[in-house]
Amino acid sequence: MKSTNPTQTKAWKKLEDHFKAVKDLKLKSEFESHPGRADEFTLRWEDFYVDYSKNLITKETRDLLIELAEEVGLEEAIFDYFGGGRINRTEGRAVLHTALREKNTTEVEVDGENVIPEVFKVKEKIRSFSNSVIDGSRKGFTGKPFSDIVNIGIGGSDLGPVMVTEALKNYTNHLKVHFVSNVDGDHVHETIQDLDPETTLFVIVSKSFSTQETLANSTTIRKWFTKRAPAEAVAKHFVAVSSNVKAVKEFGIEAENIFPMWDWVGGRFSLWSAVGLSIALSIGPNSFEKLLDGAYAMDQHFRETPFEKNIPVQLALLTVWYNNFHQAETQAIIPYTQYLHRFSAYLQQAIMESNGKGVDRSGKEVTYQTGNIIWGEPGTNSQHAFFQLIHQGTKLIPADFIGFKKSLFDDKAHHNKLMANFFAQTEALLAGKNSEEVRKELTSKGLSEEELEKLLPFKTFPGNRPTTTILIEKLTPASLGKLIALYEHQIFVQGIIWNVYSYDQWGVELGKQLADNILSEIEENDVRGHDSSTSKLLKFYLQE
Ligand SMILES: O=P(O)(O)OC[C@H]1O[C@](O)(CO)[C@@H](O)[C@@H]1O
Repeated sequence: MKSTNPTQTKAWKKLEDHFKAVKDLKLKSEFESHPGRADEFTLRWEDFYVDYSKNLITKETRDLLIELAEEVGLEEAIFDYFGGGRINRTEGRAVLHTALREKNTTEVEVDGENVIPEVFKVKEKIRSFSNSVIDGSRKGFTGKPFSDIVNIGIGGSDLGPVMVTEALKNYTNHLKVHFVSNVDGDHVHETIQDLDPETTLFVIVSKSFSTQETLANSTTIRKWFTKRAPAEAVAKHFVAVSSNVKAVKEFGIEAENIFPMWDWVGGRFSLWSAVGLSIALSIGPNSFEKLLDGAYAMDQHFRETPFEKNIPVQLALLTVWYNNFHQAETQAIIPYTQYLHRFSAYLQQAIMESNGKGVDRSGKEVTYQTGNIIWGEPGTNSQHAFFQLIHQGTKLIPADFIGFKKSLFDDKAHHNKLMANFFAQTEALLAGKNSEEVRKELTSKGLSEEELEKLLPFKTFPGNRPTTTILIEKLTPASLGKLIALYEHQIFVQGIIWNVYSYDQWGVELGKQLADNILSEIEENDVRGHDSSTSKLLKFYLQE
């Protein structure tokens, strides 16, 4: 994969000039003067309706952004990505979460070996294992079927499974799935205190099997379990998902209870692998497969669709436009369904751990902004929390609004209210409310001229705030798979344009190392060699 400083491309220079010309673009007048604007900037694909017309762009912006994508070699990069090229150069690995949702007739090679048969072998293991837990034929040490599952993992070994099991709660069976991630002992003790060891299955998920949090929580849980069950019962109640088979065996888990994963699947992109075991347990293997099929469909769309009609490409280009030309720092993700309440937390890891990089692919410090800050909460709750700032604050916050035509409980009255808010918010952010409109409104309420003038500046809305609407037919395993894959590919495109390695995460290492050192100092009550702030804080913590 070549290293191209995006700011040195011809397209970037053109975009800079273009930005000067359109930076004061007024969306409202663009809509008035171009009646076809909504059609021009809407993409229809399967059950997705993606309207990006409420963004601060013109056709020329789109053309130039596509030119940029072409100039940095996006097409060739996509080919490498799906083809198993070692695009994660700093770790010498391929990036093939897409192979996890491929059909078994395909061949995807890593080091000359087709990985698809192995992927399908593990899929079969996931299927038979989850079926046996769900139908009760697999039993705990006293012969009772399982009722509870505890997923022990952190980061990509937690966020994807939690987000999906929450999102697909309506598709779940009788098994109750719990998640323990934080090394905070209160998290693990709170979770296990009411569980019945006879009917609880523990799924330890750690690609490396060396993560402090996961090992500490697993050890605590195993201790809790063996106090209540004979040691040999561990084999029936603990399974692990990892690429470090040796460490898993040393922990005491039987070989047949280990679900492998591979170094070509990054943690934050791993929910499609056996890391998604708790998803398969919770919604059943058929629905898990549908999730993967949805992602597969999005993969094909991304690979085969010209950039102009390509949803992940277009949405990624918009983020570049805001991040690098409008200098927006953040992007809000607002799903209008409570089921997706962990979606932005999940995307925070996926996006920020991938593209929060300050060094380009040639090892040089970048001279432009890279990874944007992701945040958000479901609507309508967020409307009553932080929307004030999006509407009237001083910051430019491009926002993705994700909604569904149908609700799952089919309560039309509620859904209409929810969706009325969904549409109203993007309209309000676009149109704002000018002083004339406010004046009219206040006059009709009978306010005096003096009261009116005082209130006027506070009640006006500047509008012109960009949003993208992703309207999907219904929240199903398949549509969720498509949605997640959409953002995965958006991350990829951003990384190619920003010229960073999106698939490593060295930035998380330093804190881990220092925590290890500090832990020994705490345990030995011997604080040494820190800056004075850290020393004092540690001493204060250690004081009885
Ligand atoms: O699955 P593991 O190896 O325990 O890692 C958990 C998480 O830790 C990280 O390496 C970051 O600390 C993530 O990228 C990863 O998802």
